[in-house]
Amino acid sequence: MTTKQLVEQIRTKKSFLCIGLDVDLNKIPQHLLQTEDPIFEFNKAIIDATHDLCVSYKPNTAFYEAYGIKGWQSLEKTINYINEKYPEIFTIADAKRGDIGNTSTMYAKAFFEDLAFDSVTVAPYMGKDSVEPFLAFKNKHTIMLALTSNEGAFDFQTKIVDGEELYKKVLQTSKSWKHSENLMYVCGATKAEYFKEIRKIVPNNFLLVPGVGAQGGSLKDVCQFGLNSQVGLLINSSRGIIYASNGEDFANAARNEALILQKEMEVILSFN
Ligand SMILES: O=C(O)c1cc(=O)[nH]c(=O)n1[C@@H]1O[C@H](COP(=O)(O)O)[C@@H](O)[C@H]1O
Repeated sequence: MTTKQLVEQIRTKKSFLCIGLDVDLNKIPQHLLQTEDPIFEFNKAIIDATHDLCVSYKPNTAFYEAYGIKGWQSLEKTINYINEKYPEIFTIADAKRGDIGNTSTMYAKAFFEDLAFDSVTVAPYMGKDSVEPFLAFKNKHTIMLALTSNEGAFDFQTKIVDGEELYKKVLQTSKSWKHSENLMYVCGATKAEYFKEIRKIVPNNFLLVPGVGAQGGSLKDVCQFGLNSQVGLLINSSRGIIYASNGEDFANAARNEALILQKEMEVILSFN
């Protein structure tokens, strides 16, 4: 999917919501456990109930890998279902990969070709030659960790390196990489006070912003400096939406939570 198509979808749906499909068998409604593929059945119901309110789904692969080959098959069925039934949706494989070049190419093939995701998350720690293999894929997007939502972000990301905070160096340096136009960045909603500085370095790129909902980040605070002329934000919430209820009404309850965020976004977009 091109960035232009993503922006068009955001404008049409009046939403820049990304719903995280982080499926934990201990948290989903018990009646689904009797089905052949509880993870897929759960995702299918959530997707059918929310696809008009969000522009993106982000399965975190950990929640599938934890269930072995069956989990991987559920992930494959989920991405195929979205691509076939709702092809306008921007899909994110949250896998946080990155390795030496030839290995990164294989990771990229896994998520862009075998599983036809639009994007994948990567870690910047191994540098340019670990990320460029992902960037080489046309109309695919590589979402690199910049300033993460967790407490441990302060262990390294805000430390001063060569006179500036490391996350700023990551943002600045990555702009010189081949096909850097295919880069998006992860910036946590719990770090809203940093968005002004982030936007000075990357005014045009999309930012994937997790941390709204269960982690306590504020949509409004992020939007104050995070928005750009193309909207430029994908706000993710996972647990806050998909586990709104663990009863028979779970899909409807998820829809209600998604609707609350979408309505807030509609108001914000009406001023931008
Ligand atoms: O890359 C991510 O998506 C990510 C980066 C980050 O800094 N913080 C973060 O929470 N995430 C992911 O975003 C999702 C957040 O889930 P909730 O806290 O349940 O909304 C999880 O899949 C996390 O792994």
